[in-house]
Amino acid sequence: MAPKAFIAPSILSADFSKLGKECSDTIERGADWLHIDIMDGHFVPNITFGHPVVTKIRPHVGRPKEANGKGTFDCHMMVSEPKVWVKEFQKAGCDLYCFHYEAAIDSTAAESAEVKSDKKTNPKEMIKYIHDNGMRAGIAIKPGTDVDVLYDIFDNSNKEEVPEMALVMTVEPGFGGQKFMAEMMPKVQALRKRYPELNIEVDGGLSEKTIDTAADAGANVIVAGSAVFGASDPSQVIAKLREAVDSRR
Ligand SMILES: O=C(CO)[C@@H](O)[C@H](O)COP(=O)(O)O
Repeated sequence: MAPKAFIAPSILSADFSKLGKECSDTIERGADWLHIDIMDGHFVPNITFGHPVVTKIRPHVGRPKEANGKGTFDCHMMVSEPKVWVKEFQKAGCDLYCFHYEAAIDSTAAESAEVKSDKKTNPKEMIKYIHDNGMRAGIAIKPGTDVDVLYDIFDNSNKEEVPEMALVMTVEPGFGGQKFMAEMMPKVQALRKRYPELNIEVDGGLSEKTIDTAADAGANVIVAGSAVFGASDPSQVIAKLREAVDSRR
């Protein structure tokens, strides 16, 4: 059976002037996780915030009691050097560190005394490094990246190098409020067929209008920014997103 729904509102669409309260309210309104978009202005043409802000919002949301539990901080690292930030995000309270495949294969991580990274990283090394630092790992692919690059990563028999989640971007990363790309659904279908129990996240343009398409394809981790934070009744939107996924199990 496909895994249950996890609804992860993207705080990119929250009111940043009262971010702590926005986070705690969203969990109280029924969200499972918070999706925290980290953008460096290099991997994507936008900047959000870094680990100091995550540190500040962590006390507003209780730590999850189990893996994937309520209050999970799902940090989506839209950054060119994902390895550099692993330790800082773990200290800040991140539970699930999701990096981009495209960044891990290109990255020339800056040498730093703390990270002692090689100049180049790669997805398997990144995943192990995230696990070694006490977090679960996710791997994200942009719309232009073929899904089959992930097979080698998820088929690996060395569990330390296998991530706990795949994120299929359904918009070009960088901004909230974009149109859902239904043409990404074959990627989700292919992943669900091959990995029935995998947490498969979709991100970008998810709403009450597009959730059926994503749920039919097999997505179970649903990121929604503007649809939740722009709603007059966010609880109702969260409940509808959940129902769409769980009714297909
Ligand atoms: O990662 C991103 C954008 O790069 C997303 O998490 C967006 O923040 C989703 O926003 P909506 O499309 O749901 O408004």
